[in-house]
Amino acid sequence: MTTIIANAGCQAPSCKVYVSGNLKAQRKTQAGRTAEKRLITAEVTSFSDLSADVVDRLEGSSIILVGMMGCGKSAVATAVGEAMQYAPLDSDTVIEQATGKKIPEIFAEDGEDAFRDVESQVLEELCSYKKCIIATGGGAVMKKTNWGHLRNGVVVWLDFPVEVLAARVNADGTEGRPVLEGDSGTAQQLTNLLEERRVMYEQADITVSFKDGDSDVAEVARVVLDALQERLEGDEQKQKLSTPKEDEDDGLDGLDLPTKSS
Ligand SMILES: Nc1ncnc2c1ncn2[C@@H]1O[C@H](COP(=O)(O)OP(=O)(O)OP(=O)(O)O)[C@@H](O)[C@H]1O
Ligand SMILES: O=C(O)C1=C[C@@H](O)[C@@H](O)[C@H](O)C1
Repeated sequence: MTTIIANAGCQAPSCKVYVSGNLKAQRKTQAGRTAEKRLITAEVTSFSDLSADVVDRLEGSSIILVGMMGCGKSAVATAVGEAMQYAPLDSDTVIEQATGKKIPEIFAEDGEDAFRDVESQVLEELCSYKKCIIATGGGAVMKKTNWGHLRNGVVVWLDFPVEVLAARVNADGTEGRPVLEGDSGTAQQLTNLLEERRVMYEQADITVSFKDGDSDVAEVARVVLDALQERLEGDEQKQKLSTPKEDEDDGLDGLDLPTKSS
């Protein structure tokens, strides 16, 4: 499993360093401005090259984003979808459209099991499409049957620290999040949920882990594309190594070898 630790601007070798992070530190001298322009151009070019490369390697397969609420699945699906010309889809939104109810209403009126059933039906449908990037609900990984659908695409886990998730969820408001209940506070509830779910998120094909919330959506999108490229390239190399070439000379022709017994 590929784990990419992303931390924009971090100089440690285990961290990916992004041009945007370095730019902030540049002095605004004339030379600095010229360098900044060049770097920005290079970033734009390489980002579109990166997206095009990932599109080629995926050969139409969809990307499925999994992770806790607030990790940015919907936002990142939109950003990566735009870069790759893949259709961004959000299973929570489709559930609301299909049922004509908001998620908290479904939980309150029909119960969580009913919500999970509809979620499975929606995932089955969405994951059957090609060239999509699908933001799944935070709990979608918990049903084994859902994995049969998720595995139609490349599954990417957006892994953020609980403090970052809690800050985002609290900023958006917790009213629309029926799985967060009780008085223990958002961070504690998310910690408990993540403890139950981690083992399932770890089933993803690719994990991108962030140490903090400093990376904006564009940076996260870039890390996702980087991770996809690395993984797909690695898989292609493995495939090449394990596939014997037809008519390959094994160097044994002409040798007087004993015949194999059957
Ligand atoms: N990298 C980021 N930096 C700052 N804010 C972000 C980032 N990613 C997402 N957000 C914000 O965090 C909130 C949650 O994001 P989003 O809805 O994309 O998450 P999600 O994983 O789809 O959540 P859910 O599963 O609950 O739908 C939104 O307000 C979004 O704008
Ligand atoms: O983490 C969860 O279980 C949920 C997350 C949301 O995306 C919604 O799917 C719903 O609120 C449940």
